[in-house]
Amino acid sequence: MSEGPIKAPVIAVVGPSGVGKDSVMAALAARDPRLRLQRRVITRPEEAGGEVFTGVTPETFARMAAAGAFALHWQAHGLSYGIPVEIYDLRRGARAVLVNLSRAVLGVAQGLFGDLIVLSLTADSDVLADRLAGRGREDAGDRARRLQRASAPLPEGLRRVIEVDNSGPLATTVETVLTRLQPESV
Ligand SMILES: Nc1ncnc2c1ncn2[C@@H]1O[C@H](COP(=O)(O)OP(=O)(O)O)[C@@H](O)[C@H]1O
Ligand SMILES: O=P(O)(O)OC[C@H]1O[C@H](OP(=O)(O)OP(=O)(O)O)[C@H](O)[C@@H]1O
Repeated sequence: MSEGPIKAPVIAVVGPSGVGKDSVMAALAARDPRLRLQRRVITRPEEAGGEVFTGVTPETFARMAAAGAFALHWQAHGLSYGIPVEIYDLRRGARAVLVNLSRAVLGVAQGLFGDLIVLSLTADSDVLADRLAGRGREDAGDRARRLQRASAPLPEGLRRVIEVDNSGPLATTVETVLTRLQPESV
């Protein structure tokens, strides 16, 4: 079997709050271990649950950013999010590296990573509201603010975008994504 490419593509998983980004990423990695997950650093308590992430204080986050610990970082929902520079190591030998990004940083990410595939997940608006409530991580006010961002557009100029509806079962989404990645040679 051949070794993976030196720099596997980065798959940026994006979409509105509650659409299923973290669930789809975890299910894809479980289907194919060469689809690696990049853990994020977030100024959120780790007890909040959901995705596996590194929770830090705003002070620690600022120190890490100043020390060059992040390939990319941004703010949203009153939180700071960072993608550790370890993502460059993870790309070696992987089939692809999956990472949950803000739609707002995709242009920067494409410039930074070069080989970027955007996996844009969608779901019907009533499904989004139900899933956010079901996840139970945010209070009602925070959920309403997240739903207001649901229709944020993707930036112009993205070279490779795969849009997949995750309104149905997770297993269906995973199969669709894997099929759609094949013509992309991933
Ligand atoms: N295809 C799906 N079918 C049913 N429930 C789902 C599906 N995808 C995600 N969920 C559930 O919806 C909620 C939000 O999913 P999550 O992965 O946290 O979304 P996001 O990371 O996009 O905010 C979670 O409770 C998750 O278990
Ligand atoms: O600019 P947007 O595309 O709207 O994205 C804003 C933020 O929302 C998501 O965060 P997070 O995973 O913490 O929230 P979510 O699980 O509710 O989507 C995403 O990873 C971004 O950090």
